[in-house]
Amino acid sequence: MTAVTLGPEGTYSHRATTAVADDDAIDFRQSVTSIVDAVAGGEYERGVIPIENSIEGSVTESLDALAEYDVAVVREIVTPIRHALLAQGPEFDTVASHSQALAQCRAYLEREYPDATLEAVASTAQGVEFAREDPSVAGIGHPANAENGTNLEVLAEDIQDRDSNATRFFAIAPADERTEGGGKTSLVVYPDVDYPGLLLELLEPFAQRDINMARVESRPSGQRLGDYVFHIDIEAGLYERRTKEALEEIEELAEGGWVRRLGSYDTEHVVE
Ligand SMILES: O=C(O)C(=O)C[C@]1(C(=O)O)C=C[C@@H](O)C=C1
Repeated sequence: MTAVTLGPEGTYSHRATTAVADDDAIDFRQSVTSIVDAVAGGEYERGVIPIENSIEGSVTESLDALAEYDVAVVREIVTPIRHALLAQGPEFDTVASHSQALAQCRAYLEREYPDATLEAVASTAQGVEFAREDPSVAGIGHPANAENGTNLEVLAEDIQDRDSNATRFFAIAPADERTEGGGKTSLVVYPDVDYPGLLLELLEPFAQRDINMARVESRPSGQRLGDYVFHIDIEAGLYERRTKEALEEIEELAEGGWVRRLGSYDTEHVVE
């Protein structure tokens, strides 16, 4: 199984990807959109992208790519995120990391390094690479990035603002691998209409069938201001009759727009 994820080597996405592919079959890209594009085009059998963090919320680039490209979600991987501060020594003036990681450590950075310049880069491991090249830069990432003979010190561990920091990733596959089996389902709904009570009507078909919703998130459609695409996760499989019936109703409500079934899948919790 060949897989592609956010690089370089050592990102949290890389760690999550080892749940679906062997380490020597994992390639790296610099952005979530290019990963989804590569999987949609059939270049890889799997891609792994971050979706949501327990402190910072949605990874909006991932949601937008799932609305734009036709891919299947085949697994959800949840992993704890424990950040370390890595640098060549304590004398640095810039902290470089993924914007999500900088945000997850906001209180720590304000308290310990109020004068440091914060630089958002493509991934945590990219920030760590900059720290490896430049003594004036510290990176925030997984502490294992300082192992194996690198010139980096772990200056502090567990610097995220909450102990329970965790990120959900989706394993995606080309659209023809979409399945109806699994305990959860992800949908993207674009109703292309706007009237009082629309969102309530879109959610009622689930409530009426006792289907628990795990998440609902709106993203701008990009068509006009105030026009939204809804990302909905439910705790039921597409194979279930109640899900099929609920989706028939939702499709009627969204007949001027579209409803995309990203697929049904199970969740895996990866420790570390
Ligand atoms: O930069 C990384 O290491 C990533 O894998 C990306 C990412 C994210 O986008 O949320 C993944 C997990 C952490 O929440 C921080 C960053």
